[in-house]
Amino acid sequence: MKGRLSNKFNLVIRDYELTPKTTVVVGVSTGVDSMVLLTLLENLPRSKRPQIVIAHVNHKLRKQSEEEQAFIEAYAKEHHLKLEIEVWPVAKHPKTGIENAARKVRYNFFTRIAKQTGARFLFTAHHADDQAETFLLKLVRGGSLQQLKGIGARQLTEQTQIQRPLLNFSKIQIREFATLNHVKWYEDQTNADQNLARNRMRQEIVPRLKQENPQLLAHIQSYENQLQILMRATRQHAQELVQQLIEKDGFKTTLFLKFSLEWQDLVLQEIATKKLGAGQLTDAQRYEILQLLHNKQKPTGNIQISHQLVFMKNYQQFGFYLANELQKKSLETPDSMLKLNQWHEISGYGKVGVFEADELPQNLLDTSQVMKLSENQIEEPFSVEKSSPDENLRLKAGGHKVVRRVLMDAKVPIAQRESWPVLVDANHQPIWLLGIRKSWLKEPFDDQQKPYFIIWKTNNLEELN
Ligand SMILES: Nc1ncnc2c1ncn2[C@@H]1O[C@H](COP(=O)(O)OP(=O)(O)OP(=O)(O)O)[C@@H](O)[C@H]1O
Repeated sequence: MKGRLSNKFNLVIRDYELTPKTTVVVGVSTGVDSMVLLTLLENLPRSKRPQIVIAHVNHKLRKQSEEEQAFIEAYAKEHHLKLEIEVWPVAKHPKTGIENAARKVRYNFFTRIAKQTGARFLFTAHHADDQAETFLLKLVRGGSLQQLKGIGARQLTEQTQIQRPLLNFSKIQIREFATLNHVKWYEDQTNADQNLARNRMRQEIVPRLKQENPQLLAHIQSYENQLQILMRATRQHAQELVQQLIEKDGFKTTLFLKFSLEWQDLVLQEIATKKLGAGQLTDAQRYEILQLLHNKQKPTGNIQISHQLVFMKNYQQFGFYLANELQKKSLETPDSMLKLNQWHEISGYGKVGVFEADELPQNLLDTSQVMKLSENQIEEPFSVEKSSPDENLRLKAGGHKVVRRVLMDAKVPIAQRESWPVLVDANHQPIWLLGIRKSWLKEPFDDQQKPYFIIWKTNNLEELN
């Protein structure tokens, strides 16, 4: 093979560790790019030359389609290569969005053939100019950074591994190689007919930018690579954080709120993408959801995402739910969860309430005991749990005392020691072994912050001292 492209290609392809036993599917449109890719693969040194399966789609989009099909049939025969053809009948063409539909047909077909033939790779002939056009088109169109990502040199799907070994070569290099080596091809007119914006980018804008800096393609490719790495790393970390949040069929609110605002945003996007598919959550919806999650005054709330999907915050959990899942969930509010400014009965023991300063109940009898806290010390919502006798209660100056001991010292009858109620906050931080012993909290009381009053009224005061 003449020209430098061949040597460089052999270097690129080295990483794939091809052997005569490897099967690869090559998407061949009969345009210059894919014919050059095919020629390069056919001319690899014998020990590295794979079994090639040509996959061609006759899109039936123009008259030339039939000629192209006939051309590739003749080529495959002459070169003793396996060929698979998919015809996309005109009757199945949609009225709009034909380009996207054609792409779907192509990749479904490629994937099917790769599976059927046991191929390790699927090769397409995207090149550096394709990359630059795609990147610039997306940049101009606007959208998320995720979408700005251009064409990956390597793309793993569930079924196959797509490789684009020409991505670092320019159209000029590819054409030069084709001319030098007498490669035959059909001029692709699809883009000229179908995609005006891409065409303008190809014929007017990219050439102008290349005049500004001849290194344009290399620079865009470099941005693209850097972006891909960054996005992959960010996504990996966001997925790890999501794993930490999973709890039954929802996600832990309190832990989520401990992440930095930036990670909260990315984690929310990750959760939404899993449930809804990429790009389904608008910026406004994301903002609204984050506000609800941050709003301590609203321990529960719903946000309609689409007509069948709802975002729900339910005390310590949140998630995206379908209407039928939601009905079930709304019945699940734990009994032990306290509603602010309301009494909560603990049968056989007494009642407890967490009150804000201007909601304090009138006529508090002498039997009530009060613990005053500031907002920085605790995290809503509060619940009442059964204490475990072996649990430690934090005391002043870093000390601890086991609950059993605290209850014994307070002369709590043995029958009640197994499950004396303890008030905990959203982080399961024990706050008060109710009426018996207050826990020493990590944060000091701060009178600049909003105060909370926990009021406990016992049923059996005489028995406790
Ligand atoms: N009709 C076809 N049959 C087989 N392979 C094709 C066909 N059209 C395109 N391909 C493959 O896809 C590559 C990219 O083609 P093209 O640039 O026309 O598509 P695109 O729409 O810009 O890209 P993509 O389909 O990846 O979004 C080609 O180099 C070729 O490998």
